[in-house]
Amino acid sequence: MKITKLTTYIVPPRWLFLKIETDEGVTGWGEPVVEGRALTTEAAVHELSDYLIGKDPFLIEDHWTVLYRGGFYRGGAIHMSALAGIDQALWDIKGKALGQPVHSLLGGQVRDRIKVYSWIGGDKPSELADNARQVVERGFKALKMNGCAELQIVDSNSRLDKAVEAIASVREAVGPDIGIAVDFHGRVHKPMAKVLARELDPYKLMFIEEPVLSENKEALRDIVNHTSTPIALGERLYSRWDFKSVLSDGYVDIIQPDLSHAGGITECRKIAAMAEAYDVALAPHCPLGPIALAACLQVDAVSYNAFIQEQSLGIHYNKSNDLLDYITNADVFAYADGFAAIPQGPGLGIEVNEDYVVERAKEGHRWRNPIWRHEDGSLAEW
Ligand SMILES: O=C(O)[C@@H](O)[C@H](O)[C@H](O)CO
Ligand SMILES: [Mg+2]
Repeated sequence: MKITKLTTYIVPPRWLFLKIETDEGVTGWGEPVVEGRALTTEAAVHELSDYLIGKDPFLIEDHWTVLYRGGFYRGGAIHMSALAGIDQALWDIKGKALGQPVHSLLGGQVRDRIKVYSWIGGDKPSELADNARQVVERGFKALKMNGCAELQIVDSNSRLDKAVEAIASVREAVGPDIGIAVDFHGRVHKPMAKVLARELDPYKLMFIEEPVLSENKEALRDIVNHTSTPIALGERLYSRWDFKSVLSDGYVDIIQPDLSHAGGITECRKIAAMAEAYDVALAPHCPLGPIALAACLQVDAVSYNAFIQEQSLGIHYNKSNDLLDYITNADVFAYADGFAAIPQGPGLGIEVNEDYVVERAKEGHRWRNPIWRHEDGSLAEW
């Protein structure tokens, strides 16, 4: 079998899909995207495709190695996301050609289902509490919320109190048994992160995510001295090499590699295995589309340390069910009792609705994240 063609589709709300075709009619799908940089990632995919045309799609490990090491310059969000989408599509092809789900080719599933969490939004504590209750009524056992609006590097007690109040109202609304994750989104700096983390201890959070930016990860040494809440990060780390000091430093309890950012299934499987050796849990990041989610579930299936999966069905980014519109077997993502089943179809286990993809690609998107400012006019991290 030979790879014949790579086609990309920029589709709403903010995604990029990739189709890889072969001379035997087997087609694979991947989702190589960086949120807000879809066009740049698309260009990188096409640059990498020069090597792939005419190659045997089954040699995934060798292609990954060539596309990673063979270009001399390597790593970072764009390159590793382009490579991630290609890798997902190659696994999809291999699974479909062999009539096996990807997790079967990776050694076989170690779990039947994986817990999922839903995002909640809201400006006021009462809105957040209402939204949290709704999510629990829909069967979710865990949720994630943003931790705080624009906190400046050193900020006021009243703004810190507001952040704590919002989280307190969600805990009160859902009771003690629902997992609450709080995403600081890297928008809190070390001087406030340690104070806020300590203040949040009584609410027994499932985890605090990106308490500081991954590039300031040495600050975690201080933060973990102020809290017993598990610390999660990793959505902005892109390879084994990016994760190795996070693991050896020992301050992080949960890693969140993104299957569409960190080199795909091949690389995230290895990152998960590295984490397992440090007794660190896996919670793949996925505020993306159906192909990325399907890829996550394949890795969750075979990674002993996976415990929860992010997913963007019906949350703030895609108000309608955009994610399900792109596939014809939407039931593959049906959640029951707060868990998603492991897909059992061949390849990634999803059937992409190609006509719909082509139609929506005519519209495309130019999604950009918002730009926020502090009250003094300086930029606030989103
Ligand atoms: O954990 C999350 O899902 C968020 O931090 C998103 O990754 C971020 O808003 C960029 O898409
Ligand atoms: Mg996050």
